Amino acid sequence: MSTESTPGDGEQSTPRTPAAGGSVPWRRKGPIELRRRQTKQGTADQHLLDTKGPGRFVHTDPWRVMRIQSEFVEGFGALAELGPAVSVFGSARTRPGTLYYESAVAIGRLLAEAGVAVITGGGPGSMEAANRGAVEGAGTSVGLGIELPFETGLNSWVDLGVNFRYFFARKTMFVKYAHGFIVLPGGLGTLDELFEAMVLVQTGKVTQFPIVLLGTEFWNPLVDWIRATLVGEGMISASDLDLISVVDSPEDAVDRVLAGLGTERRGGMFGNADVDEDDDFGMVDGDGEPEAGTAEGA
Ligand SMILES: C/C(=C\CNc1ncnc2c1ncn2[C@@H]1O[C@H](COP(=O)(O)O)[C@@H](O)[C@H]1O)CO
Repeated sequence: MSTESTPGDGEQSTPRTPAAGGSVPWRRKGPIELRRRQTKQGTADQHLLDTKGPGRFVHTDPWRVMRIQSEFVEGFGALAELGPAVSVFGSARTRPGTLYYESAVAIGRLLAEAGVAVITGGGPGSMEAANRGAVEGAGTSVGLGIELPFETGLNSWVDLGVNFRYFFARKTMFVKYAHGFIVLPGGLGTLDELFEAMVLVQTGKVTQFPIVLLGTEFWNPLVDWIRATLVGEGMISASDLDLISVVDSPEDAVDRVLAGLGTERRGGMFGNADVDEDDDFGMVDGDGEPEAGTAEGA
């Protein structure tokens, strides 16, 4: 994968000086701005995963563990008091005015109105749309950003943002702090997040975790393939298909995810007026310890 980006790609903009030329490889990382050959240093994930051989481990990987650890500590610290939340996934490429983008806005707003925080990947497209809906619904809008070679930064509708270098640390947060997933149409990133959640539920690492897909036309061919091939060839059980439901409207998506949590969209357990300060939302035992089998206790 290329580590290059060019000004004008929709990246963070920077003035083009005559000396910089028209279109040169370009990156910005905090106060540091890099051009041409300097951009080729790659991301932290690349350094960890892309380098083979023993030299890397002996000299630098032990130190990288400290950085990875700090991502978990900072993520846990930032999100610990979030309350009920749903993670919303979907394509980074959808545009305002399209069905999927506007559906994500509606989902974000409905969740916010139900008193449920919205967690996204903090990027553009359907992530931005869900964050936007959460803000419009006067709710909590969370973005878990990821350092990418083609960095886009957190979208402007994120109110609580955490930036990660490592995908695996970030993915832990999506599950640990959400009570369910809503998945809009998307590409590889969205499929990765969907299948990770399905495996965690299938293997009992998380319980009571509704996964709702929006868009029957988009998702049904995949569900049909899963039924025909994965169930058909005995790779999964027929009951594993019960892990997901597919709907067509934002209202149904939110109703379904909240129903899976034992609540309702309006006036339910998570509605602002009805929040019971002592309610642990099924996440801890009476002794305050994480319940076995929940994301907390996994
Ligand atoms: C591709 C573009 C920007 C990428 N920026 C992203 N920022 C944050 N999170 C991202 C980004 N790209 C993918 N993700 C994660 O994967 C899911 C979407 O990926 P998909 O392949 O588009 O389905 C999303 O839920 C994120 O968690 C500029 O166009």
